[in-house]
Amino acid sequence: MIVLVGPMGVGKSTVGQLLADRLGVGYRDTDDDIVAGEGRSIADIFVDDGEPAFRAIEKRAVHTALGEHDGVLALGGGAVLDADTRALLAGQRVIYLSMDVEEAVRRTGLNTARPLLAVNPRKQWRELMEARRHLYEEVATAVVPTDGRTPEEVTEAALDALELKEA
Ligand SMILES: Nc1ncnc2c1ncn2[C@@H]1O[C@H](COP(=O)(O)OP(=O)(O)OP(=O)(O)O)[C@@H](O)[C@H]1O
Ligand SMILES: O=C(O)C1=C[C@@H](O)[C@@H](O)[C@H](O)C1
Ligand SMILES: [Mg+2]
Repeated sequence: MIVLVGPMGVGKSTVGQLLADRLGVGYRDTDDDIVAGEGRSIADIFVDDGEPAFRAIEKRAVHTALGEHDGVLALGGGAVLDADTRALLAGQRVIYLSMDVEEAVRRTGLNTARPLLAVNPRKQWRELMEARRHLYEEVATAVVPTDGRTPEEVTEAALDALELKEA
């Protein structure tokens, strides 16, 4: 299993799919699992039940996916906030896809499907990155910066970091 962590919009889905294709394995995303399992959007879960309830659902989704899947698995951007979820990642190959704040604002813009960025995205991003960077680094076995790189270049860098590339 290769697990991808990193903030919203950093390219976990895009790179995860490319990486899975390159390795000839399947791609899975716990955000998608949660939406399928709950039958409602992540934004709806946040609004209706609140973030703590979402994190509890997410923890179960990560546990299930780690047990069922063997391929590339992308986690939600905030999954690392939960100590139990972090503990589930011990012993896994975990790639942290990183980006700086300006790149984050460019990538995500004002996307209302991302409930944590609904107001003042640049300030939200700064705070989010400051609060989470050390948690991403804590669970990661490799850090792959994505700034100024295409998804294909990020995928190559991830394969290099995993030493999964021949030659
Ligand atoms: N290396 C890159 N350079 C520029 N744009 C990128 C790159 N990787 C992804 N993108 C674009 O950024 C946006 C977010 O990418 P993607 O959905 O893969 O991120 P994500 O980490 O899966 O986000 P989420 O947390 O919402 O699941 C998409 O529009 C995608 O095309
Ligand atoms: O960064 C976050 O806290 C989130 C990221 C998304 O992947 C979703 O899991 C949800 O929108 C929360
Ligand atoms: Mg995604």
